[in-house]
Amino acid sequence: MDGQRGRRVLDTILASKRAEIAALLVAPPPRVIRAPAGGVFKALRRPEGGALRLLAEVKLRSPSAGALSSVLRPAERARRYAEAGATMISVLIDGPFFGGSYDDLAACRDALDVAFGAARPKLLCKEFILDPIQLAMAAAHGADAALLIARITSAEDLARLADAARDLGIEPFVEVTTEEELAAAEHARARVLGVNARDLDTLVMDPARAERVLARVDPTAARVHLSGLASPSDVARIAQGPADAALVGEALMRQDDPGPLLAAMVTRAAAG
Ligand SMILES: O=P(O)(O)OC[C@@H](O)[C@@H](O)c1c[nH]c2ccccc12
Repeated sequence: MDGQRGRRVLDTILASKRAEIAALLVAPPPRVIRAPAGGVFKALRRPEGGALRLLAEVKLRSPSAGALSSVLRPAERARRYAEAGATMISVLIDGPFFGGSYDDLAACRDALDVAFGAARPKLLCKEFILDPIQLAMAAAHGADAALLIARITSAEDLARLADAARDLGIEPFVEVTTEEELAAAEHARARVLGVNARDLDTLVMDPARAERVLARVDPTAARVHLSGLASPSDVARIAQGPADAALVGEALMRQDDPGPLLAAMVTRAAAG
């Protein structure tokens, strides 16, 4: 995918997000509140000598992949991810570009509460967050953590949004691609850090850059590899490095039943 197109996609997403935020700010607040669970950092930390943790993503489509499987409703897919051993489930919220919604997040949370109770995987709200109102929406709809993308905010706004998340009991999960963004994440006192192997501006995959940046993350943080993992052997390769966890989206979303592929990935995450 060429860089020009990626830049246009990100700019278009952010413009649509600003319009959504304006609407959220004047809409009545959500009536049901689902309390966050806490324990996100611990769920993502890899035990000494133990298995890489796996995060599985609910994403109906993406600008880079196009349409993905919609055979399973998000809540049923989240249940299968949990059964196959995901320690966290990421739910895309953005509608126009990724086919998601806050209602999808709430449906996943309610289904996981019923099926697994306190042993349920944690939930990550995956959205392009620019304003605290989106964090309030994430909390109301059942998120335990919220993605904060360093690329799309100033370092000061990132720190403010991270504080706002913590005030709501939500763990800020800060996504970076470069050393500069890593410095901003550190300034925001993030202890859960995702390094995206796909550059959001260019949509180009750069696993070598991701490996380099991940190696520079404070080893006492929860270090998460994001994007581009297609097979159990890709997971085994990440498990050999310093990452605590890895997130898999598209590969699972290409499966009408993601259970067998995720289970195979979980097996290789342990073997390293
Ligand atoms: O589908 P992949 O290549 O497995 O990647 C998942 C995830 O990392 C990706 O969906 C993602 C990472 N950061 C984001 C920010 C917004 C939307 C999506 C993303």
